[in-house]
Amino acid sequence: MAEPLIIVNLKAYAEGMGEGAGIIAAAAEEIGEESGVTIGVAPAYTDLHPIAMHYAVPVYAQHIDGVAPGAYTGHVTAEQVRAAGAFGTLINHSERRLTLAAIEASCAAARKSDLQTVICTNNAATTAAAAALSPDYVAIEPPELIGSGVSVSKADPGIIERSVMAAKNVNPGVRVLTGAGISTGECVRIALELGTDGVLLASGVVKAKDPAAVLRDLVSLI
Ligand SMILES: O=C(CO)COP(=O)(O)O
Repeated sequence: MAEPLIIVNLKAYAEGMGEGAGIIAAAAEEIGEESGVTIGVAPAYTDLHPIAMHYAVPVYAQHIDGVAPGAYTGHVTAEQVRAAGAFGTLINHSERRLTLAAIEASCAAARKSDLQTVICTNNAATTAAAAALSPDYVAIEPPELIGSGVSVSKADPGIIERSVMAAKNVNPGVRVLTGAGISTGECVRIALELGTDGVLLASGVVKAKDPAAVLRDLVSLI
C-alpha cells in the first residue's frame, strides 16, 4: 500500500480561513513530521498562496475549472492554483458537483499543470466512473454523512469496500480515500483496513478547539 494520505478540507468554514487556515496548516506540518504521515490541507483560494508559502504541507485547491487560460470571468484555472503554490486539487466535491464532462475537463487541466488529482464521488458507481478518468485518487464521501459527525467508517463500511473494489476493477493504479464524519484514529484505522489509502475530512479538524490534538489522534493507530 502507498503511504497513507490525510487531507483536511477547510471548505468555507470561518474557522478555516486566514489565521485559522494557518493554525491548521501549522498543525498538519507538525503532526505530519512527527508521524511520517502526509497531511495535506485544502484551503479557500484566497488562502492558497500564503499557506503554500509558509507551511511545508501539500496544499490542494478545493475545485478547478477545466478551462485553459483565457476569457473565463470568475473561473479558476489549474495554472492559477499551481502558480499560487497548490500541489493538487479536489474535483467534484459533494458541495461543488460537476457534470461528468466537466470532471474530465478539470482532471485533464490539472494533469497538464502537474497537479495531483482527487476526484470526489458519492457512491461505488460514480467511483467506478471517476476511476476510469485515471485520477491519482478517488475519494468516496457519502453525502448524507458529510458534516454529520457520524463516521463513514462505522456507519457505512460497505460503501468503502464496494468503492475500493469498483476503483480497483476499473483502474488498479487509482488510490482511494474516504471521508464523511471522520474524526478519530479509529475511523482512520478502519478506513485503511477496508483497503483505502487515507482519508479526506473537514469538520472534525476545522471546528475542533485543538486541531493539532485531533490530527495527533487521527494518525495514532496507523
Ligand atoms: O466533505 C468532507 C471532506 O471533503 C467531509 O466533511 P466532514 O469531515 O465534515 O464530514
